[in-house]
Amino acid sequence: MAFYVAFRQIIIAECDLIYEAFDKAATAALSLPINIPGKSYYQGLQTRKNIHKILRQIVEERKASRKTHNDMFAELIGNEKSRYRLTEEQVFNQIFTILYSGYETVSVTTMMAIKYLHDHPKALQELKVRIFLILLIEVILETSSLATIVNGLLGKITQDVELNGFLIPKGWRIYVFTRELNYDPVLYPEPSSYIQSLEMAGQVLGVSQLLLLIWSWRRAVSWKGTGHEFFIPKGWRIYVFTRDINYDPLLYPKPFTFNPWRWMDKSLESHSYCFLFGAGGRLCPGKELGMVKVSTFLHYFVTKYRWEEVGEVDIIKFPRVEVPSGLHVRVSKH
Ligand code: HEM
Repeated sequence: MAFYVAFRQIIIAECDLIYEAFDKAATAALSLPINIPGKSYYQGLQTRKNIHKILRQIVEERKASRKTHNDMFAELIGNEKSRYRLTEEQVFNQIFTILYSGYETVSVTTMMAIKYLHDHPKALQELKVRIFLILLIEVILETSSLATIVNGLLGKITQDVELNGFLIPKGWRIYVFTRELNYDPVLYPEPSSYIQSLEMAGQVLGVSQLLLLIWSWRRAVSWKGTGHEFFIPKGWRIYVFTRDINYDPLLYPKPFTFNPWRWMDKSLESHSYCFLFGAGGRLCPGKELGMVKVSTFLHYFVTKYRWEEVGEVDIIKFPRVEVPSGLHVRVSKH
């Protein structure tokens, strides 16, 4: 459903052509970049090529038919006079980005909200009786935080940054991991410490040193930290694990308890540590649209139906939130 809603804003007529191909690419997006046949990353790149092929075919068919299309794709492809004209490759990449960003975030948030509301009848009851839109937004924010729908943010270091004794060199691409690595109390006895998280990164980077042997023709840079020195090859993309932002009990008391009421404190959403929709210049441009989509579905679903879960629900949260065998619910009308 989320895919069709997202897709119809972009390419109205040819929705079905692309759906199946796209789903495979979304799965590959968070895989290890091992580009050999059989691996998810490889399959993802192949799928991307296929999608580009389909988009090219759509362009040809549209040109041949001379029919006007009132959608984003037509706007991007057809705007020949604009000085911001993009190449075909850039247009396809834009389409892919918007679809990818706006599809899984919305569908997984919706699914997890249904799950949490099912497990917390008090919140569900209040959602039905209270001024609807207000608690809905809070349910969505709490769901995004508790399930950590987007678990980190990509960035590029524009100047050398020193963080608690660690130097992150200019030019590095980093992934700021905004959720917990896992719940292991041995790794994270005091979850709100930056230093522990960075030392954790040090352990991961230690493993990278071994891999460095394979990649050693590239120039290495040095990672200096308190008591650590690691060599990282130029051009590597790395994860920097910062602290467990969403699950830090100092920032969000009882972080593992579904508590949409905490978001009634409106200042929480604008705190510098709230990364649910990213931050700064790269803040999610689809935030409001995403909220509207999830709220519209939840509004109708909660007011018109009741539901109960069927069977076991096995939720995986790393590297992405998913329920491999599906969240099965039996739905009946109120
Ligand atoms: C509940 C729904 C959503 C959530 C939780 C969400 C979350 C996020 C987050 C955390 C980022 C920042 C990623 C980073 O910095 O690496 C982001 C970026 C982005 N989002 Fe969303 N998003 C949602 C819905 C949408 C929708 C509906 C669209 C578009 C139709 C969208 C389009 C984008 C785009 C294009 C970016 C990249 C912005 C940039 O890098 O400049 N998102 N989103």
